[in-house]
Amino acid sequence: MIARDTGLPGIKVIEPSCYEDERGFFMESYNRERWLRNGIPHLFVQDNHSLSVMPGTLRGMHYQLEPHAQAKLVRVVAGSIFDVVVDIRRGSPTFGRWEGFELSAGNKKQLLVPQGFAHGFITLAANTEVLYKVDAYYSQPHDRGIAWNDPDIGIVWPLAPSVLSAKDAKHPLLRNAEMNFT
Ligand SMILES: Cc1cn([C@H]2C[C@H](O)[C@@H](COP(=O)(O)OP(=O)(O)O[C@H]3O[C@H](C)C(=O)[C@H](O)[C@H]3O)O2)c(=O)[nH]c1=O
Repeated sequence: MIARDTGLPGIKVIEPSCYEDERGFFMESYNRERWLRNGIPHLFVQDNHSLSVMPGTLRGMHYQLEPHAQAKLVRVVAGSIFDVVVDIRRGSPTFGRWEGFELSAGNKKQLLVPQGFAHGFITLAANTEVLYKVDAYYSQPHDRGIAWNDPDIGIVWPLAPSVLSAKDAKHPLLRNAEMNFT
């Protein structure tokens, strides 16, 4: 298992050890002790699973307000995504900065998204399934989002979204968003 830091402090890319043989492969997709040793001490309390049928499905950019902010450990088990994080901690030197990563069933990469980041993705293949662990329970009253196409953030998506929920089509710009992260 390899865990690498990225250009955004706190964001990590994890590559689990994968054991291939003539049958296929086996990997430990999560091991608390090993992930803890690699800087991921989070106590995850909920597993999420989404299927996006169409390529170009964009889900994001989401976060939950304190005290229900979530760290996320994201991976793809079918298809492929361009996964994006935005630092939304007003006190952060990288406030408003974004970074994107390709996660796929093929590369088996995982992304750790700490609390204080907005998270979203666009699918690069049909029937893409995303699994992710979160360290705080879903709280609809604390669920928030920022616009996927906020010009002040300037996310460069690899393709235009073909599918977007009504909710994701009307999130505010970062400068108008409600946030309470320090
Ligand atoms: C997130 C969530 C949603 N729901 C219910 C609420 C809605 O009735 C339905 C769909 O929710 P939503 O449209 O918010 O799902 P996504 O657009 O995939 O949202 C996710 O997309 C991006 C990529 C994220 O990082 C977030 O974890 C999450 O917000 O599932 C639940 O019951 N529990 C949950 O934890």
